[in-house]
Amino acid sequence: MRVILGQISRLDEGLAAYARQLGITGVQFNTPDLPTAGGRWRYEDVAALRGRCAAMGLRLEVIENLPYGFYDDVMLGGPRRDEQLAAIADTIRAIGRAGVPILGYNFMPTFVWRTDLAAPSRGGAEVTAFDLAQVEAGNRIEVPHASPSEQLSAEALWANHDRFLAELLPVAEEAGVRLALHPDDPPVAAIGGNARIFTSPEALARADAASGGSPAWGVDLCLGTVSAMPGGAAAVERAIDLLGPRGRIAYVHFRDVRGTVPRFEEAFIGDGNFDPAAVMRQLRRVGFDGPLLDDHVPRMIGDSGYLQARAHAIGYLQALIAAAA
Ligand SMILES: O=C(O)C(=O)C[C@H](O)[C@H](O)CO
Repeated sequence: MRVILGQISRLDEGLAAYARQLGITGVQFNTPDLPTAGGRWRYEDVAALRGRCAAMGLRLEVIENLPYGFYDDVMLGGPRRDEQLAAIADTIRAIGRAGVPILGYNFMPTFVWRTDLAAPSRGGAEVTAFDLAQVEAGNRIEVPHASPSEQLSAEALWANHDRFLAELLPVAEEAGVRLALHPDDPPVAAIGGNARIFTSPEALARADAASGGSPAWGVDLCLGTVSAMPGGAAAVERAIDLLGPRGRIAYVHFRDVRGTVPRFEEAFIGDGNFDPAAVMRQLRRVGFDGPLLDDHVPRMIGDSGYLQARAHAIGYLQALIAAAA
């Protein structure tokens, strides 16, 4: 297991030096700023991104999230679905040819949702929070797209995800890319009448079954999202037990929350629902040996760029990995 620098969309020498000084050798980009002509990423652009990371001493280990406009009709079963599936296949081939091993994805038509971006946390730090009773007031996260006009049922979303896997897993297998599903955050049954389906450890196991055991599928195990599921720490333990022993965890978002749906708030590592040391030992026990990242961190005093909070989380995770060895 190794900690990588994550949730960046650009990398400059300063941030690369910060990562190297933290002893980090890998990075995860979330929706990298690449040309999107034709609803696809080109090999040349992905290869150039990987080359820029390598020139700064960092390995591009994960790209997480295609632009929403690349696959909205794939999620919704819209008229451009086939065209988008063909373009995503090209993008997966480009990612594989460029030597990037993992493409994270989510299947949330209404994306990540928060009702508060500055909830008070330990020592006056600020964290994001979700309260189902407040969703009518809108999403506080600036979502890179409009919510879908039509309301999608859970059955329809499952069927659309099955089609996504059926069409793209063979391409990913040939390209040497692993598609890694992020659970639905928040893990509630629906928001604004739109279903959310990857909301329990059993739902993630159902997606695994739908993958047919393909080596090109896995889970981006976001522990904070799973911890927000009913059961909290027990849901985290269950998800790792269901997915870990058969190697279905591709990488990990190692963060936590306080509380569970319908209302939770994000938290410093060690200040949330689960015991991070016990979870790291469980990941080791089930044989997970991949990258993990801190994902979301609180906003600490004077830390507008979150670098202090990320350094705290990264150091914490590195120590847990060493202790679990
Ligand atoms: O919601 C989370 O936990 C996330 O990590 C949000 C990220 O944007 C993730 O890529 C959603 O797929």
